Amino acid sequence: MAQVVATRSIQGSMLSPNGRSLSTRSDKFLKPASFAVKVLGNKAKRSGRVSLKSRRVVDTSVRSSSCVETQVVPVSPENMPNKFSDTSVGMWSKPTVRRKTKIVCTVGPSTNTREMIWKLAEAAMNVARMNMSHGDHASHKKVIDLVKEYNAQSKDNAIAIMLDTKRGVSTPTCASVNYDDFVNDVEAGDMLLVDGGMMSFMVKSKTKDSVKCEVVDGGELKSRRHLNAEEKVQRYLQPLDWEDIKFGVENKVDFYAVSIVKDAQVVQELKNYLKGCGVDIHVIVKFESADSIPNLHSIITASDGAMVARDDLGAKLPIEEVPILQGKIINLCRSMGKAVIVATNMLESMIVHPTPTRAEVSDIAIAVREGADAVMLSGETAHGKFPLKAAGVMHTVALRTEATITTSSEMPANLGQAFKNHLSEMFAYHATMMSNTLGISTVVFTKTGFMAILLSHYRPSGTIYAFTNEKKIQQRLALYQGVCPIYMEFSGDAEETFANALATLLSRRFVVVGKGEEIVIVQSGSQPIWRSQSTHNIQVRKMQPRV
Ligand SMILES: Nc1ncnc2c1ncn2[C@@H]1O[C@H](COP(=O)(O)OP(=O)(O)OP(=O)(O)O)[C@@H](O)[C@H]1O
Ligand SMILES: CC(=O)C(=O)O
Repeated sequence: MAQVVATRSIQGSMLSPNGRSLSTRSDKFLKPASFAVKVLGNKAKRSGRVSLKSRRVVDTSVRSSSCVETQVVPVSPENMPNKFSDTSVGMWSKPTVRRKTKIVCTVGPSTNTREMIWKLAEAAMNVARMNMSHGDHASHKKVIDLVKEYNAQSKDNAIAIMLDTKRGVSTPTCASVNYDDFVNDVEAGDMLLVDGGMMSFMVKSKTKDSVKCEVVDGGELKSRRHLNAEEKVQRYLQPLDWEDIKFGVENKVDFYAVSIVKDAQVVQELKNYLKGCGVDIHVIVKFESADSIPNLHSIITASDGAMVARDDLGAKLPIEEVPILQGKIINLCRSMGKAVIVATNMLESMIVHPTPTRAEVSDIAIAVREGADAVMLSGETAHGKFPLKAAGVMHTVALRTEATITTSSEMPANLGQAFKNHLSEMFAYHATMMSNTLGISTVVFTKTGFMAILLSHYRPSGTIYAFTNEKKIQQRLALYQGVCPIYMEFSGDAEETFANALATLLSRRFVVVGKGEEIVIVQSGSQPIWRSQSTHNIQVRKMQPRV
C-alpha cells in the first residue's frame, strides 16, 4: 500500500459551518400564484395581518384583488392540482403529481437501518446506491437485504439497487492509498487533490513505497477521503473491483456504477463477464476522467447508462468544463436511449445544515431541466445529519421544476437515431405525441423493460405506467425518468390484462386522472406480448372502474 506523506503541518481545519442563521429560515417556500396556492384561514383574513419574518421575499402576484392573504406551500403530491391552469408553462405541460426525475440515494451510516431505508423509500428514494469505497461487504449485504425486504413488502413501490465499484483512500497519520501503482503513476511536481480540491498537495519526491508531498491548501484530512492525481492515475478494473462485481452478482443487484472507464473495452469486458454468469445487471459508466471524454460516444454505446461524476471530473479537468460536459453527456445519453445520472454535491451543505443553499437548489433544477433520468445524493444521505430532509428537498425541487418544463423544448434533435427504422421507435414517438397532445398518461406492457425505456427517452408529459410481470424489471425501471413501474401478472388474454392494469391504476391510486379520463395504451416492443392476438398498436382508452 502506498503512502502520501505531508511535509508540513496541515493548515487549519475543514471549513466549519458557515454561520448561516438556521433560525431565520422559514419552512414555507414561495411559488408562483398559479401553482398550488393555498388560501390562509379566516383568522388571518379577518385580522388582515401578515406575519412575515424579516428578509422574507413576498411575491405580490400571489395575492388576489380582495387582499386575501395567501400562503404558498411547497410542492407535494397532496396539494398539486389535477389540472394545470397556468398557460405560461406551455399547453403541453400537464401537471404531474408523480415526480419524474428519479432520486439515487447513497446509503451509509446515517441511513443503513431498516427504519431509515423505509423512510427514504417512502419519501423519495428510487435507487439505493452503495459505495464500495466505504464499508465492507457485510455491511452492504445488510443494506441490500433491507432494500429487498422493502421491495417484497411494498405493493406499489420498487427501489433499484446500485453498486458503485469505486475504491478510495484511507488515512492514519500519513495517508494510505489503496491503489498499488500510485507511486509509479505520480511524479514530482504533480498536484494531488483531496475531495476534488478541498485540500491539495504538491508531490515533492518519492521512494519505493511512499510519495512525499507539500501541503498547498490545507484542511483536516479525515478517513476515506478521495484522492485525485490529475491525469496520472488511469485505472482499469482492478482486482478489488472484481470482488465487488462478484459480490453484486451474488446479491443480484440491478446496476453497477463503474469507475474510471477509459474506453468501451472495459465496459465490454464487464458485460461479457456478466453474460457468462447468466445475470442481467446493467452497467452505468461513471465519467470522471479526461481520458474518457474523447470516447464518450463509444463508451455510452457499450453501456446501459452514464453517471456525470462531477467530483472527480472537476478534479481532473478545469472546473468550468464540468457543467458543459454535464449538458453534453445528458444530451448524448438521451439521444442514444441510455440512462443518465447527475451526481455529487447536489445538496452538499445539507450534510451539516437543515436547508440547502439557493445555488444547490438551482443545480438540481438545472439537471432536471437538462433531462437527467436521475439526480444523486451522496454524503447527504450516506453520512449527513439530515438525510430525509435532503431527499425531501430534492423531491420537491425536482417536482416543481418538472411542472415548468414544456415538452416541445425537451426532445433532443437526434433522438431516435439509435433505433432508426425500428417499429418500436415509431410507436414510442407517436404514443408520446398522443400523450402530449391529449395531456394524458401512458400505459405500456413490458417483459424486458425495453419499451418503457424507449418511451422514457421521448419524455412524454404524462407518467409512463410500465406494467411488467418481472420483479427484476420493475426494480430496474425505477431509475428511468417518468416511468412508474408496476408489477402485475399478465394473463394470456390481452383484453383481460388491459382491464386489470387500468383497474390497478385506479384502485391502487396510481393515477391522478379521474375515472372516465383517458389514457394511452401502447403495445409494442422487442418482445410484444399477445403477438397472436394483435401486433403493435396504440390505443386511447377511458379509465373505467371495473363492474
Ligand atoms: N457505506 C459507507 N460507510 C461509511 N461511510 C460511507 C459509506 N458510504 C458513504 N460514506 C461516507 O459518505 C461520503 C460520501 O459518499 P460518496 O459516495 O460520495 O463517496 P466519496 O468517496 O466521497 O466519493 P465518490 O462518490 O466519488 O466515490 C463518503 O466520503 C464517506 O465518508
Ligand atoms: C460520484 C463520483 O464518483 C464523483 O462525483 O466523482
